[in-house]
Amino acid sequence: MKDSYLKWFKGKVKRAITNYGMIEDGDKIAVGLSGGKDSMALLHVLNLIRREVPVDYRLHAIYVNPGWPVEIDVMERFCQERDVPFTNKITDIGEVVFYDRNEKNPCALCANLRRGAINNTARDLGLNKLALGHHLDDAIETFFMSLIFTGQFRTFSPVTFMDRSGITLIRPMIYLTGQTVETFAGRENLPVVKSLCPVNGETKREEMKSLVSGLSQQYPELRTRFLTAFQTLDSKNLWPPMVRRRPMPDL
Ligand SMILES: Nc1ncnc2c1ncn2[C@@H]1O[C@H](COP(=O)(O)OP(=O)(O)OP(=O)(O)O)[C@@H](O)[C@H]1O
Repeated sequence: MKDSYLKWFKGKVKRAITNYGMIEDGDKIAVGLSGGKDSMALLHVLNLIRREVPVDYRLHAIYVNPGWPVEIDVMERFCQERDVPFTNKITDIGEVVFYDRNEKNPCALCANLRRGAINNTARDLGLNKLALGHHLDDAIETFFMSLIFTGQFRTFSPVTFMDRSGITLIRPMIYLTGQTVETFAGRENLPVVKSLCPVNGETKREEMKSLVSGLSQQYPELRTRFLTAFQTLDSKNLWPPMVRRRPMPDL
């Protein structure tokens, strides 16, 4: 029973990797490890798959340490047990976000600084790809955030090449829901490190999480429908660009 879930889960990750050409022979992949269930599950599954596919790739876990206390030893041991090198990148992001700038909306700045730090660290380590633990729920929540707060139809892509760092960002768990990742982490007994972020659980993203979970109680196929929509989006089904921005003088 355990094995069939594991096989199913690995199958979804392999399919996303194949469908979007995420991993190639010789890739050196940084895995963004936050200590949370999603990134722990990601590192675990990428390590298991590594032994089963004819593609030769290496993994290197990176934790961007915002400067607050965290159970580093748990993450370190987790990587050691899998023979995956681990880098604890200590930064002053926490101080910059919460004290220097005293941001009202600290999450966006924190995410930006973290992104920069992880990219630079990966590049300095000679790695060419960066895997993040985003899943389907994250993509749907991002879609709603963009729609509700900025009036755009957009979400992140399974694969993105970043010009500045020359690193390709990949999201191998994109076909899986948050619930299935959580179940996987539980079944595989993966340790989880508590986040000590001061705004944990009080963000706009949390609002979007409740929105998606409320909607999917009413419409149980919502997440699958979103996945289909992301994969088959046709701009012809939306409004065409305006022919003229200003009315003609006689209109
Ligand atoms: N401090 C960090 N250091 C390295 N990678 C990180 C860090 N924070 C987040 N990430 C990466 O970015 C992904 C998305 O980050 P987010 O903050 O949305 O976390 P999350 O969805 O709660 O995931 P997790 O359960 O892994 O914490 C994570 O899955 C992880 O791969």
